[in-house]
Amino acid sequence: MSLLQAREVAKRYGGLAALSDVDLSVGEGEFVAVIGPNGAGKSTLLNVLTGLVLPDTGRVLLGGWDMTRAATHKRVRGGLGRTFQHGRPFERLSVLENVMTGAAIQSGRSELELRERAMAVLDQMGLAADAHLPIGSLSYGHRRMVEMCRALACEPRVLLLDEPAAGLNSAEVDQLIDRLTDLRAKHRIAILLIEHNMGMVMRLAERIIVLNFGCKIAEGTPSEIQNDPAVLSAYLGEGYRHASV
Ligand SMILES: Nc1ncnc2c1ncn2[C@@H]1O[C@H](COP(=O)(O)OP(=O)(O)OP(=O)(O)O)[C@@H](O)[C@H]1O
Repeated sequence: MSLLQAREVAKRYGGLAALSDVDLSVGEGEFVAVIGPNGAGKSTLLNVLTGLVLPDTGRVLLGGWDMTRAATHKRVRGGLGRTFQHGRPFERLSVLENVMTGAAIQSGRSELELRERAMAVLDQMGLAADAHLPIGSLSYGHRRMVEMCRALACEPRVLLLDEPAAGLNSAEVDQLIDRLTDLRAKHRIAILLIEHNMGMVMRLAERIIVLNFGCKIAEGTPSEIQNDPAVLSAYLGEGYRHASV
């Protein structure tokens, strides 16, 4: 059954169709990636799902709840977590305090409970040793992992990741892949990933949706996508098929 759904979502900016009747579905525990060239509409789709952008037409649903016009914080409380391409942590707070702000979105918790929840997430993501460091002292790659912890502390049913590998070196990307693999093995959390790092997408995604000029041009398993002529021509390039076999 579908947990997160977009149905015929369309969004225009003046004469530009950023999204044209796009359908998307993420099942319980499923790992889905959205790929496509710059300007294809990936971030717009994510913003429609999280409520930062309202669609002109179409609907978005979470577990059957029509949240198309719902405020972002209600979606988060309903189980939608996200990270941002350019996340902005609270610079004056420690790593732990930053993650606690995520846990605080679910109301009615004491400070002790927030702290315990945040520590559990940091531990799970291998960052417990950094808990009391000021966030400003961390490397860029570490900061991005903390942002993911903050999203996880909201206890999402679906986690939306906006280009989590951008700016990471290859060792950090490998570490990120390991952490996400581990996270799913232990918690079966559903993940929707937007990413340009094709190595990461092909290793993690069970299903891939390809956007181009706001339209869905393909959907399938990683091997189907890597051999789809429309995807090779619009995004991956003919060389990709040969490089990846
Ligand atoms: N607020 C806005 N006002 C006007 N045009 C916008 C706005 N937001 C996005 N667009 C346009 O909509 C189209 C889709 O943009 P979007 O950011 O969703 O693409 P993307 O696939 O996420 O690209 P990238 O991979 O570069 O992040 C682009 O042509 C973009 O310039």
